[in-house]
Amino acid sequence: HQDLMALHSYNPLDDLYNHYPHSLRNIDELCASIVRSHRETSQYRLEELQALRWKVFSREEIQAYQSKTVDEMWQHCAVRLTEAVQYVVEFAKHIPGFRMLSQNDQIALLKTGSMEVVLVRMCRFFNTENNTVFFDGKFAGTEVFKSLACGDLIAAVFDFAHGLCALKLTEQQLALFSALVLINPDRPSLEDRVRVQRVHRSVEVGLTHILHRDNHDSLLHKLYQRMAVLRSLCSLHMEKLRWFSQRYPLTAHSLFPPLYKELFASEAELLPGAAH
Ligand SMILES: CNS(=O)(=O)c1ccc(CNC(=O)c2cnc(OC)c3c2cnn3-c2ccc(F)cc2)cc1
Repeated sequence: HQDLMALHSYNPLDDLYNHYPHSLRNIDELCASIVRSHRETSQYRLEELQALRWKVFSREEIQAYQSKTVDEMWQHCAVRLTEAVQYVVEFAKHIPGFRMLSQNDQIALLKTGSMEVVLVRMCRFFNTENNTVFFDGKFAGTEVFKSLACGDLIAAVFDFAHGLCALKLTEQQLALFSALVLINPDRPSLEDRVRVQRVHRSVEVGLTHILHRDNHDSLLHKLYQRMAVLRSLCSLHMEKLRWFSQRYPLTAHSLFPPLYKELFASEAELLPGAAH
């Protein structure tokens, strides 16, 4: 009974106050810095994406995408994905506590988490009314990605974006959820798991605080369920990348952006001299 009481009396805010006595005296400051960083590292404002919502590709433009070869389309998407990941790396750097982690732990979190945050952010630029996603300046349906020969991955990506859109997250909720997804203490090969746990918990307190303030406590549980789907999506992406690199080794090894290889190619495939 004593232990239960201890558990009940545990207030994650204590943890936050104990470990960040000076810089983050209140949770609002933590939330504000994460939301600011999210805004500053999104290439488009919500209003801009809303205004472009009905700008879809013409039949000719769709034809042009579909007549690209598999490796041309993969290369094109790898560039887009790497661009999106670079903004996520910037986002991570401004999460209080992330920079305090060791270089290796920062890279370990980004290696597995950056793709997940790209997918989470997709709900900002997904139109659930016509199942299109903002890509290359217009809104594209799954048929635009046909020449990737990854129909199941793209369908799963669209399904995930659709499902997350349905939760109607605010920018603030999306910012905190993105930080929570990134700062995951269960990632493999972390040196200082306890420290990652501490930062994770402070972000969790922030998200809980925001959801409580928005009178939307039930959302936290749903968001945790979504995180499980994210992991399967990322392993599907890795599986497709392995298939692609075997079939088009030259493209994968010499034409993909270095950051893409750094983050997504498994150690084995990384060229010996790959920049670290
Ligand atoms: C997030 N910031 S933002 O301002 O809202 C913003 C919004 C949109 C865009 C431009 N669209 C994209 O970058 C984009 C669109 N659709 C994709 O997939 C359907 C993308 C994109 C980037 N990677 N992937 C991708 C993800 C997973 C995967 F397995 C394969 C590709 C840029 C920036």
